[in-house]
Amino acid sequence: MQIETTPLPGVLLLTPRRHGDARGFFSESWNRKTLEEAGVALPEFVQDNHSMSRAVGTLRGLHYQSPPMAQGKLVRCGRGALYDVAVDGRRGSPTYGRWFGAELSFENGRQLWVPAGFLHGFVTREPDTEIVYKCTAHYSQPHDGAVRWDSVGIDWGIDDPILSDKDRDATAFVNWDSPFAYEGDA
Ligand SMILES: Cc1cn([C@H]2C[C@H](O)[C@@H](COP(=O)(O)OP(=O)(O)O[C@H]3O[C@@H](C)C(=O)[C@@H](O)[C@H]3O)O2)c(=O)[nH]c1=O
Repeated sequence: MQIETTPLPGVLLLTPRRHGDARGFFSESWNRKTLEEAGVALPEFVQDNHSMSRAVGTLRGLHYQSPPMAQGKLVRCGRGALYDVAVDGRRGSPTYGRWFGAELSFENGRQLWVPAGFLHGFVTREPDTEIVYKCTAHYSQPHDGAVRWDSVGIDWGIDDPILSDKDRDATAFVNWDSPFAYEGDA
């Protein structure tokens, strides 16, 4: 397992080892013990999510759930390729409003750890792209929120993405009343 820090303290890039052979590969996509031995203690996961987006340029985000249902997410790409983004949404954080993005693909097997208090979104780079992610809190529709994808200055590499109605109508970051307070980095 390769573990890389990012310019946003708390956000991590993880690359599990792949054991290749004539059949293909085998990989432990999540192993609590391996991570703990490497000094990374993530919260407990209670829900796994899986979505597929047909068209290249489909953008989902920027999403969050408010406390007490805030979610940390461990994100990977099951098929295809996507650009995954975390935005620090914690009021008072030294990196409030800053974002970090990484290309996650089936090919590179990389994972992004997006802690609670960060907005999350992604855009697909290939058709029929699948995203798979583990969450630290259950889905709660009343706590679900969205911030406009184009209001944070993220370089998505695309100008006219395919959006849900909810994401098209989302609040701009500058008008967003963040429910998250900075309590130090994880
Ligand atoms: C997120 C979620 C949605 N749903 C339902 C609600 C709705 O009917 C349908 C589609 O929901 P959405 O449009 O919110 O799906 P989507 O736009 O894919 O939302 C996801 O986007 C990424 C970026 C995230 O970070 C996730 O946490 C989540 O917010 O699925 C669940 O039943 N459970 C869930 O955990």
